[in-house]
Amino acid sequence: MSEQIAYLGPKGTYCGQAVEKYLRRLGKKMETVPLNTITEVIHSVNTHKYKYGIVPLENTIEGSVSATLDKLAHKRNSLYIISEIDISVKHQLLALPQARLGEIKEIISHTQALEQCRDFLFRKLPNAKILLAKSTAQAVLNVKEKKQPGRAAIGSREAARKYGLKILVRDIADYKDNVTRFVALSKEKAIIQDKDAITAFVFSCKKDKPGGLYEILGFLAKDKINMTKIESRPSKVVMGDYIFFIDIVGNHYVQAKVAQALRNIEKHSDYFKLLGVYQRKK
Ligand SMILES: O=C(O)C(=O)Cc1ccccc1
Repeated sequence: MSEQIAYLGPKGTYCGQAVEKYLRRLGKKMETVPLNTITEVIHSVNTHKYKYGIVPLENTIEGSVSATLDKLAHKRNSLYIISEIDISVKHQLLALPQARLGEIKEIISHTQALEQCRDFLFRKLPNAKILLAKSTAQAVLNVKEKKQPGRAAIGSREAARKYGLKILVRDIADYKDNVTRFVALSKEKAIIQDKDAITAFVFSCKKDKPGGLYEILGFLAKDKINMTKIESRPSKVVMGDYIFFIDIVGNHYVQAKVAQALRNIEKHSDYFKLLGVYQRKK
C-alpha cells in the first residue's frame, strides 16, 4: 500500500492546498485522505492509521489554532511536527450562481475564516446569521447541497471551482497578507542535521515557584539560543495554570548547547514535551 496523508477535508480546503504544496516539495506521490476535523487527523496519525497528517497551526491574523496546539501538547499524543507549510489564504464570498449579495441572509464557514473576515461581515452583512462548518470546503459543499440562494460560504477560489459556486465578493479578508502555517505530523521524528532548524517544545513551570518562566528562558538566553515564538495556553486543569509553547532556532541533534538547554528546561519544569525539530521554510 502506498503511504497515506490525512488532512482537514473535504477537497478544496486550504489544508488541501498545504498537502499539495508539501507533496510537490517532497517530489512524492501519496494517497491523500480528507477527514472531517483536526482532531480526527491528529488521532489518525497518533494511532498509526495514516502515516502523515497535515493540520493548520497558526496564522497572521488570528494567531494560533488552539485545536491543534492543545492536541499536540497532550501527553496522550506522541507525534511530531516534521515540516511546516505556509499557504497564502485568500477568502472569497461564494454562493449559488443565481444568488445576489443583497439577498444573502446566512453565512457559513470555518470559525477561523469567519474571524478573518469579521470587518467585511460587519460592514456588508451585519444582519446575516452565522453558521459554523468544520472547514471552508465543507461550508462550500453545504451551500451547494442545500441549494438556498440566501446562503453564502466563505472559502477559496479553488473550492468555488470544484463545487460550482460563483464568487459574489472577492478577497474579503480584513488583512491583505493572510498566511496560514500548516504543519506535517508523523509518529517518527524528522532527524535533520541543519543547525538552523526550528525546535518546538511545550512545558509548564514548576508550581508556585517565583521566577519559574524567567529561569527557563534563562537557559536559552545564556547560550544565545534565539527564541522565535512563545505562546501560553491554559493548562485546562487548574484556573490560572498555563503551559508555554516555544520555538527556538537550533537543533539538539547537532548542537550540544541546545541539547543541554533542553535537558535543563525539562529538569526545571513540571511538564515537558518535544513537539518536533524541522527545517525552517522561508
Ligand atoms: O477550512 C479550511 O479550509 C482549512 O484548511 C482551515 C482554515 C480555515 C481558515 C483559514 C485557514 C485554515
